[in-house]
Amino acid sequence: MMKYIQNIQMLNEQGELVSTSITIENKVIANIGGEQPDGAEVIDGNGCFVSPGFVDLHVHLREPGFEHKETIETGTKSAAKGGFTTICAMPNTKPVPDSIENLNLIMGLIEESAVVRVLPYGSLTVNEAGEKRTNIAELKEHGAVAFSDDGIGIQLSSTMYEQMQDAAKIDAVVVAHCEDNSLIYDGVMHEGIRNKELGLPGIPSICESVQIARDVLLAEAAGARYHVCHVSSKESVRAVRDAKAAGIRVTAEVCPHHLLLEEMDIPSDDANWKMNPPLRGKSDLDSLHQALLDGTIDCIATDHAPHTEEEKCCGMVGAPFGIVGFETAFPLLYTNFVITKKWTLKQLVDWMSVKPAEIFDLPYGKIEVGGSADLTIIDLNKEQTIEIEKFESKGRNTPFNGWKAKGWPIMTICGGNVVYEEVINEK
Ligand SMILES: NC(=O)N[C@@H](CC(=O)O)C(=O)O
Ligand SMILES: [Zn+2]
Repeated sequence: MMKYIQNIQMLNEQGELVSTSITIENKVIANIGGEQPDGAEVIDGNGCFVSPGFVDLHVHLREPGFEHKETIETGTKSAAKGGFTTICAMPNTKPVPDSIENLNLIMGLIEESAVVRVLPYGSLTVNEAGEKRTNIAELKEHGAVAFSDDGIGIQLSSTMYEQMQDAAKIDAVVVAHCEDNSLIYDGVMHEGIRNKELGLPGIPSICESVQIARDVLLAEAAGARYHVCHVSSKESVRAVRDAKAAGIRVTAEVCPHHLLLEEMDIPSDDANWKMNPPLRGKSDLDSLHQALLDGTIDCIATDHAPHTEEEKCCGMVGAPFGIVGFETAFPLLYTNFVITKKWTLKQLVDWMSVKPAEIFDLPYGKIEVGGSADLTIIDLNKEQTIEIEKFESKGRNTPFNGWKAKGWPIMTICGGNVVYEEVINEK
C-alpha cells in the first residue's frame, strides 16, 4: 500500500520551508520530492507544514490500574491528536513494570489498544517503593525503553548508584524525577511569593536541585547515562550545565508549562495549576529558556499527567499533582515562541522530535528515506481556542483552557497509518 502526500512544506537543513512531496510505502518513507507513483493513495497537504512525528519521553497513560483517569486508548488518541507518534510511558501504574511479568502485561495492553507507538519504561525499584532494586538488564531485554521511578525521587544514594552501575553495563538510560522527600514540606506549589499570598505550603527549589546535584555525581562515578525529568529551577539548570561541562553523560528535559507559566500566573487556589515540579519564579522560567537555547536542556517533554475532575475540583491541598499536555504542547509553544521569533520552527521541531529520539537512541524523530513514516501535518495558520471539552484525553486538568493558539496538527501518521485526521465540525 502506497501513500503520496503532495503539496506540503518541509524544513531543510538550513531551517527553511521548502515545498515537497512524500511517498510512503508500507511503513516507511520511500521517497521525498518524487513524482506520484501509480496506484498510490493521494493525500493533499494543502501547503501545510510536515514535521517528523513528535517524540515524548515523559507521559503517563494510567493503564493498568487507574483507567478512571486515562486508558492507553484515550491517552494515545490524545497523543495522536497532538502530533505525537512515539511516547514513553512512565511506570507509575498498578502494577508497576518492575518484573518481566508486569512489563509483559503492560506491553500486551499497549499491543491491544495503542494508536501510536508506546514504549514502556521499567521501574528502578520494586513497586517504585525505593527499596528493592529491579533487574534492569532483564527488563531491557524484554522491551523496557529506559528506567525510572517517575513520580517519586529515589531517596537512597546507594540505590541510585547501584542501578546506575547496572545501567552503565547495558548502556541503558536512567531517568530521574528529582525530589528529596525531606524537602517537600507538604508543599503544593513553589515556595516563593505567590504561595504566601495564597496561604499555601511551598516546595522549595532545593527539593529538586540537590537531588540533581547528587545524581550527576553518581552518574559520573558509575559512568552511566542519566536523563533529568522536568527541570524547573535555575539551580537545577546550573547543576546540569556544570555536569555537562565536566563531561558527565547527562541530558535533560523541560515541560511546556514551565516555559510558559510562572508562580505569579497562578490565579487562585486552583488544582489545575498544581503539578510536580511546581511553576517556579520568573527568573527560573528565564533560566529554563536560556538552558534550552544553549543546549543545557536537550528536549521538551509534556509530562502528560491526566487526573479526574473530582480529584482536581477542590483546591490544591489534597489534589494530585499533574496536568495534561499532549493536545496543547505544539500550538502553545509555536504561538508563544516561534511566531514571536524567540525560537525558530527548526529549533522547536528539534526539541520535540529529533533530540528526544536521540536521547534514547530511537530510530524515529526524522523525515528520511528508509525511515519510519511518522509524520505530523500541521496547519501553522489555523487559529483555535483550547477547549478542554474537545480533548481526546479523559483528563481535563490544564491551566491553558481558553487560551488561543495557532499551529494545529491536522493529520498524524504513525508507521505509515493515519492515526489522527481533523474532522471538520467534530463533536
Ligand atoms: N508531574 C506530575 O505532577 N504528576 C505525575 C508524576 C510526575 O511526573 O511527577 C503524575 O503521575 O501524575
Ligand atoms: Zn515526575
